[in-house]
Amino acid sequence: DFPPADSDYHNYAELTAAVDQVVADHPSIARRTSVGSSHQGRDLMAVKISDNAAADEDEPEVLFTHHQHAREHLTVEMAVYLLDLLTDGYGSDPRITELVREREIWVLPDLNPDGGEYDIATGSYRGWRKNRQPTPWNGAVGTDLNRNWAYNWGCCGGSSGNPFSSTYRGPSAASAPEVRAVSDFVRSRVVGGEQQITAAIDFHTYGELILWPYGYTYDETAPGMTRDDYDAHAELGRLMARSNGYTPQQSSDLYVTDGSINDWLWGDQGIFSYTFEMYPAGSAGGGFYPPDEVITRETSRNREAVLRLLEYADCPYRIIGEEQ
Ligand SMILES: NS(=O)(=O)N[C@@H](CCC(=O)O)C(=O)O
Ligand SMILES: [Ca+2]
Ligand SMILES: [Ca+2]
Ligand SMILES: [Zn+2]
Repeated sequence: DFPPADSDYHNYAELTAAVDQVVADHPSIARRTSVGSSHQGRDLMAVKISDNAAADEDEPEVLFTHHQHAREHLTVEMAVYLLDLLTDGYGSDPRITELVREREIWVLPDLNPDGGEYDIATGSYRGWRKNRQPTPWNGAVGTDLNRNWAYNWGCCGGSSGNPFSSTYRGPSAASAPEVRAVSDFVRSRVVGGEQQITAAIDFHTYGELILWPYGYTYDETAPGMTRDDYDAHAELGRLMARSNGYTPQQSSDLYVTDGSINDWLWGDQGIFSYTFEMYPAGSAGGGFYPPDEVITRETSRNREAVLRLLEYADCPYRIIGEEQ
């Protein structure tokens, strides 16, 4: 479990209980489903928030994913915050009520439960990043989930082929069961030939950044990314950054990555996608392990950014005045 000083962080059992409590408290607008299992068999939860949540209504869908990287525990708290914000706000906050009515919101609070539990298993942090899938023949453990997505996988020096590396891309694209499960879920949201999810945020720590694709190239435009696509991503990213004080930039401005969720969501599924690197900006704030005293401040810091993404989700191009 977490060190006693950080007991406000949710371990996997506590997260599961928190999810079940939200659903129990708000049965008409929140539903818990599963997108599959982790390598070690933990449930990969998906919480749907919308009016008439049991029905698939013709409303823009928005995806929030959390905890691809094991040591980035603040992102799980971000998911818990979002679940509370959207359910408690329904019926009390007019803006949130309208968004819950007019959108179908998917919160996947923990994409790497095995890695997260491993990181805290001894009661002190291990600095773990990857999942817990072994490479059988050499004893190495772990695939970096955010290098395993099936878009330009391993194309461009933005990941490692060394199973012992912290950015090991895995033996093949979507070889990690967690990536496979979430990819299959996203593909399942194609209804009548149209992807119902229009926008997404994948939460990480740390750096206080808002990143948009592509990560595999330094070029702003590339196959599948027109000038309008790029400008819409950038303008919406900048709009969100004005609300939380993060630095907005193309993913590759940080460093080149290949096989990232961002590139797959946009490149393969046409979903406007962002990575949020949460608090702190630099290692002075505790790096990957900020004290639990910052949880409330640093999760609520993203309230406005999330609401802005939800508002533009019916037509993200509106941010640049394009109808498309
Ligand atoms: N959260 S993190 O690992 O420090 N940074 C992310 C950045 C993601 C990206 O550039 O798309 C990563 O390297 O996967
Ligand atoms: Ca609905
Ligand atoms: Ca729908
Ligand atoms: Zn990360």
